[in-house]
Amino acid sequence: MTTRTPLMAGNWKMNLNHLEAIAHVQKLAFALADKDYDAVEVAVLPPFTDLRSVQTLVDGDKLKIKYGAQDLSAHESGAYTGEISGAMLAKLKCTYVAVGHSERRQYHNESDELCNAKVKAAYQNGLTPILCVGEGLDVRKAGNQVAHTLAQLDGGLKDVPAEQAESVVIAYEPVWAIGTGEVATPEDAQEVCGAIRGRLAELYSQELADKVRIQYGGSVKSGNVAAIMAQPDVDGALVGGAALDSEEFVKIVRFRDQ
Ligand SMILES: O=C[C@H](O)COP(=O)(O)O
Repeated sequence: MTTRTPLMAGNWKMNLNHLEAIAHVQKLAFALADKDYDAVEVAVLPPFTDLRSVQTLVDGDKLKIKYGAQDLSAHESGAYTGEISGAMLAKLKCTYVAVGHSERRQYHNESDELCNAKVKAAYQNGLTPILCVGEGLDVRKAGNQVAHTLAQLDGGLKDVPAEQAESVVIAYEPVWAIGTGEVATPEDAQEVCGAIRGRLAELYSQELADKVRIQYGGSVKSGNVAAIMAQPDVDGALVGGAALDSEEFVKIVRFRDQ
């Protein structure tokens, strides 16, 4: 039987400047103990401008918190004003990078093709992509959440070889549950996360599918995390709003105590 270490990742979105980031990570580091890191992998995804400060703190204090970025360019370098390359993130020793978050898809028109190029750019630079997928309310109301989400998965992983895909993290985030207080039921989360694992088995192998961590995201809080994590195909959470409160995020990391 495969045991997957849960991954609790805080996506700060466009919140916390670099000074606030240092204070926030220090609070997390102070609260979290070795037993927490033994049970759960903990990561933060700050804004780009915070990453150097977070790196300095994590390196200097030898913290076990992992960190990464919220996006990367599909390009390696060049005349792409405003973009940040995977190589730049790797130089900052990022572990993770989110790809295709619904806010990127919605506000920046990111397509599955672009997400696919970004997944490849992440691997090209030794970063682990957290590929975000999930349906909007209209799709959910029509009952097409599984087909919609699996199409995003297929698109994001197109031509990604198994040696790379075995380390990918998939974040299932129903768009209607993001920042709305509307959390999907644990059964809703399991339905789609289970289908994602099934598709990974079809695309690659059951062995690979059993290794991949699938997170749920969308209004996760300390009060609902335990029930979601009890689902067999949910291996962590991508946490937005609740990750900005260090005490709340620590409670989410300690979901087994809730
Ligand atoms: O990346 C995180 C998700 O968008 C969830 O955000 P939320 O926890 O504020 O609903």
